Amino acid sequence: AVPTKILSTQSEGFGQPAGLDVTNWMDQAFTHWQQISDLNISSAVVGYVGDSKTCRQLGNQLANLKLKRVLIDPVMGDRGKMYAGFDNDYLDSIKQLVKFATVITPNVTELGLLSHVTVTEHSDDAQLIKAIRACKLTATIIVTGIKRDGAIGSCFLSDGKLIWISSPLIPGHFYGTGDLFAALLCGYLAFEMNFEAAVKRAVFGTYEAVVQTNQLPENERKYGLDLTKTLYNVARFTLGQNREEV
Ligand SMILES: Nc1ncnc2c1ncn2[C@@H]1O[C@H](COP(=O)(O)OP(=O)(O)O)[C@@H](O)[C@H]1O
Ligand SMILES: Cc1ncc(COP(=O)(O)O)c(C=O)c1O
Repeated sequence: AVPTKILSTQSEGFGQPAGLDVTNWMDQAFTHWQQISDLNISSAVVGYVGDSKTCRQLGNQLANLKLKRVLIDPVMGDRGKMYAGFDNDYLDSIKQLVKFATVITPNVTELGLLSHVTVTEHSDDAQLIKAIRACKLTATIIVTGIKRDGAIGSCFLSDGKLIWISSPLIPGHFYGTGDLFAALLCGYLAFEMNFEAAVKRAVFGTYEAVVQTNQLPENERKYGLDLTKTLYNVARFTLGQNREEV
């Protein structure tokens, strides 16, 4: 795990978090790992980065590592707005960073920022395809939080068609769903599963966490998702894949 910044809380719902810069430590950690001859890293998941300098630093390190899979969640905003503290300079840095990705997982707000095409969670296929293409990226783009017919899900382009994988929509806003979805997707892809199957599992695992979290009082949601059931099912899947070791 590479913390890119230590924050006292997440950035929504608690005012301004206290932050600790760890950029010096980051370079030292990457250098150390490269000295360990039997440490072979094949995948990376990048989430909230926080500032432009760290984006550039991560980009340089990802270029050095030459990984098989780099999933970047271009965390910049939600519900039509950039998160507090981010600006156009940060958007430019994220645009540079996502060039190192093999997969990116923007929500619709982030897809709009990356593509300069206006999209909403209710956009139709044609509009989403236009925005995905306008990003001009080699990475597979999977757009999260697309709502249709009482369901919510993620979509991606396959052979020129938009595939949408969904679950029931639980009313209300839940924090950390994008992070969980990205982590699950990268984990399942690391099992060499085909993309659509990995997305299905990631959508379902996120849904399970939202269902669990929805049982808590609403003012506790900002503390994050209840991952208990999702992690239980991830562990069962992993044990099943390594049957001889059970
Ligand atoms: N209210 C919800 N009910 C069910 N699933 C949800 C809900 N909110 C998010 N999800 C799932 O989590 C995924 C990522 O959520 P999203 O809100 O788009 O991410 P972000 O947190 O990055 O904005 C969605 O594509 C969906 O599968
Ligand atoms: C520190 C941090 N990480 C990640 C996120 C992204 O969260 P989500 O998974 O809801 O997109 C946020 C958003 O507020 C955040 O503050």
